[in-house]
Amino acid sequence: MKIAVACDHGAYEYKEMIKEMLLSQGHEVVDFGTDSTASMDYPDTALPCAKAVASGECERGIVMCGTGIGVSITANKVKGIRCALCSDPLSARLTREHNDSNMLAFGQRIIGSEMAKEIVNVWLGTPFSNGERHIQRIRKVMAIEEE
Ligand SMILES: O=C(CO)[C@H](O)[C@H](O)[C@H](O)COP(=O)(O)O
Repeated sequence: MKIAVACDHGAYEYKEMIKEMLLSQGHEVVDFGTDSTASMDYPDTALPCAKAVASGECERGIVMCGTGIGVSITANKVKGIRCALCSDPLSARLTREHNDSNMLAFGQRIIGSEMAKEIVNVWLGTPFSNGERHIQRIRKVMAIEEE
């Protein structure tokens, strides 16, 4: 899978860790930065990352910051993005099954490194359920983008 990743300074270590895990699993990774722990503004990396997913350049996107909140807010501003902020594997599974989320967010200051890897693996490994009720709800969410 071709996966876009991005972070701010608050999650640089996790971005590097997740990137390494994804590469070791055979995924292709497009890294939108940031490239150090120097303070920066999360929209500067989360936005291009989300645009790469929305355009189809990347199939999925994973964004990280201190809490995961700033990057998820940013990603969800982009038309076509359904970015789920997850701190546990059950939410990661359900957001794939119910929301067909195409981006995942989490926070380095919130969850441990093993939990972060588990969440990514569950999220990547869970297909959309294709349930009619979920499709109907996703269509309603997407219709908001046309208002
Ligand atoms: O957007 C956030 C808060 O929801 C992220 O956690 C950022 O990483 C955080 O705001 C960065 O904070 P800092 O004090 O500038 O390191």
